[in-house]
Amino acid sequence: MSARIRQKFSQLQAEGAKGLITYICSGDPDLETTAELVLALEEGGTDIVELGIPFSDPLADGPVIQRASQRALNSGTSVVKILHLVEDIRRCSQIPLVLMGYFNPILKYGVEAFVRDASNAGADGVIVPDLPVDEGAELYQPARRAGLAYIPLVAPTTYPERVKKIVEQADGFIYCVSLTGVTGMRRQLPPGLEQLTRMVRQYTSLPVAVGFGISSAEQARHVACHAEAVIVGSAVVKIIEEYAGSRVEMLRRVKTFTAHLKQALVG
Ligand SMILES: O=P(O)(O)OC[C@@H](O)[C@@H](O)c1c[nH]c2ccccc12
Repeated sequence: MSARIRQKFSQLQAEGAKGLITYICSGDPDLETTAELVLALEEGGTDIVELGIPFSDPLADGPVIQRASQRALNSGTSVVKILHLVEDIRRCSQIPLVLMGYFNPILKYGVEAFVRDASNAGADGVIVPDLPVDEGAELYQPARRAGLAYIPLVAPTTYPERVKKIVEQADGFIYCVSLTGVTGMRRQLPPGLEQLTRMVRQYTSLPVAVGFGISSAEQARHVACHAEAVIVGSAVVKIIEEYAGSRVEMLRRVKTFTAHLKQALVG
């Protein structure tokens, strides 16, 4: 699997810290800003960046990320341009980059071509929320051959037998979804997270990351008790939306917010 992801988790373990994974949508508001946002996230202490591939019908996403996808599509973002963006980021950063996208744009690009080009560009992994485990082979095998980590999702509603199958395809880490529903900030996370991560760990020794609904340092700290990493998306995207008029302020706010989250995950 991707060495950058593996090394990151070993480093976190050695430090006794939990990882922070942040999601942004590529091309929101434009690709040039996305490159700067990745660096701001890294400076703030993000351990892994999840780069979204915008799609017109993001069925697992709540309103905040839906709007981000729309802005990104409006600015002319495409898979080809995102892969160039990854290449550009690699000129100045070694932060692990995971591409998060729905299957349709990847299929259109061509699965084999996508994993090859993504890997050559310097991406480390891929997350595809609408590819069920039974069809996972279409992507996880080519991804593995290309050296890209295939990161699957496990939901609170996933049965143990299915979890077993899902983690067999996995590489890098397992994405545990904290709740049933779409992405977006929640005041409170449902109970049962501990049972979910414990169940997943029965079948795999890969690191577990938990995402969906996390927007505060308090929530991050709580979730991190049961996981190796915490994933935050909508709360970051919201800042990008709010400060769209001033790039400098946007970058500053994103960096400060990330640092605040990361602080809750160390020591
Ligand atoms: O936005 P949230 O609730 O913080 O959740 C993370 C999430 O944004 C990110 O991982 C993601 C964005 N779009 C997705 C679609 C499916 C699964 C995960 C995602």
